[in-house]
Amino acid sequence: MKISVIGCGYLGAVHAAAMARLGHDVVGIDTDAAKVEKLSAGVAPFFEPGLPELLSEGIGSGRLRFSTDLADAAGARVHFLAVGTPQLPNSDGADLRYVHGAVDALARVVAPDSLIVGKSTVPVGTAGGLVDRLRTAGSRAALAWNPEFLREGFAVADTLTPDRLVYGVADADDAALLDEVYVDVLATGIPRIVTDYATAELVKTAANAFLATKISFINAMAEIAEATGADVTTLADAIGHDARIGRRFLNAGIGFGGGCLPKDIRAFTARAEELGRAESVAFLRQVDAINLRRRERAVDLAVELLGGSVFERRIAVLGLTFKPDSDDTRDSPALDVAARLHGLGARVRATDPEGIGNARLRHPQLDYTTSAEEALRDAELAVLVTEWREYRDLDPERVAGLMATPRVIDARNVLDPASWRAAGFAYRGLGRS
Ligand SMILES: NC(=O)c1ccc[n+]([C@@H]2O[C@H](COP(=O)([O-])OP(=O)(O)OC[C@H]3O[C@@H](n4cnc5c(N)ncnc54)[C@H](O)[C@@H]3O)[C@@H](O)[C@H]2O)c1
Ligand SMILES: O=c1ccn([C@@H]2O[C@H](COP(=O)(O)OP(=O)(O)O[C@H]3O[C@H](CO)[C@@H](O)[C@H](O)[C@H]3O)[C@@H](O)[C@H]2O)c(=O)[nH]1
Repeated sequence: MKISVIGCGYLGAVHAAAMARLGHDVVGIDTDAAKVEKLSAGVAPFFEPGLPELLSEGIGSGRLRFSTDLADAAGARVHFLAVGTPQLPNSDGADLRYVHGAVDALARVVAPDSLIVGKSTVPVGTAGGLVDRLRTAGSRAALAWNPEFLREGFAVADTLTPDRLVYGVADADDAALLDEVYVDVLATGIPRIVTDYATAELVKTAANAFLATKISFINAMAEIAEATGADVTTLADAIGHDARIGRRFLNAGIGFGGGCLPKDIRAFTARAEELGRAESVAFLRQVDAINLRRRERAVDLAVELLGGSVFERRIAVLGLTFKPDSDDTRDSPALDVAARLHGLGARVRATDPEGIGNARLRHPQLDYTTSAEEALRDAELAVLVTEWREYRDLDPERVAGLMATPRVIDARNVLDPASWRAAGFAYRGLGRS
């Protein structure tokens, strides 16, 4: 089937390449010419394991191409909408300007019997408004909402073998067309939920709100653990054995960041306010506040470990991205901690396997090095803020040999406190004694 994907960022580029793997004839459209140039050459514009191979395969087979010209999407039967929905600059709400811009432009080029399929994360009620927008612009194209649940770092596998597919449709024929698009994905036996627009939009918002709440719940327990000498990782293991709770997403640390969870819970709060239901999701304000407090806690621990001030002290920051296996530094707790320490006058040297380029764009004032060894050399404190495999696997004896003073803050609770202490370290985790 001929498919277009409008917006080739983290979501759209993977989706386009995955659609080509599924045998479709795909054109990816993005307004960013530099991104399109890279994608056309089979080069991933961001770090995502497995994406370069999928791009090369699609381009090599002739089933995948990219363009800046929306007219190239005109012949497609299905148009996936994957543009960004960032937080508005001065409020919690979602900025829908890219969605509106793309839909207005699509209305001018798409065939009347085509289907526009929203994948972007939008406030509940958006899809209904977009249908009105299409009709006002004179387009008879149909609209469906098919939210995306992929995780960065696992985006390729999550797209090709998702946990479930959700279709928000106004007509059963549109669900049937989506079944054709996803025929090989559905063949694996995954659940498919067909519903209305509002439910489909809300499924996505609710899923991210739940995940964020789970993380902030365990981080709230970390705060109580810190006040009592309890250990939050043992607590998470113990409650996680209850299958009704589950151990996943109970890792306490400096909390969640990235281009999704933080802005999505804020947009949900803003939308609930518009709907006169602010109280229903008032807890999400607490979820956000707990999350942001954990970054402060990491900075406070640094001050404490360095005897009352970080001013002019040499600190190695290990990690800059919001999570491992991604180069994404959008709302990254790791980068935020590095910038706060720098702001307090510390001599921060920060490192990350993939995130330095993006971090430098956001915080050019920091001192970056590509080598963990360089970051650690002569440091008086190491702060592990993103749990990349190479930092989890660091040998404490060796690190002690590099540093001026062996002190470590394990802000993701991934190191073994006993072995680091045995190597002479003053070790502090978050919510861990
Ligand atoms: N990143 C993820 O892991 C993920 C997962 C699930 C859902 N989402 C949602 O998907 C959406 C996209 O997220 P992202 O992280 O890929 O964002 P992104 O900012 O990386 O990508 C958006 C892309 O859209 C392009 N764009 C904007 N307007 C355009 C237009 N009119 N025509 C063509 N291209 C246009 C931009 O140039 C950019 O490349 C968001 O709503 C996000 O919440 C993201
Ligand atoms: O126990 C945990 C798990 C995660 N995190 C942090 O939470 C953030 C988000 O992690 P994750 O959800 O794995 O990353 P994303 O790629 O942002 O994916 C989320 O956001 C996407 C965009 O909406 C959704 O599609 C995914 O389903 C949803 O998991 C990261 O900063 C993690 O470090 C924790 O602090 N503790």
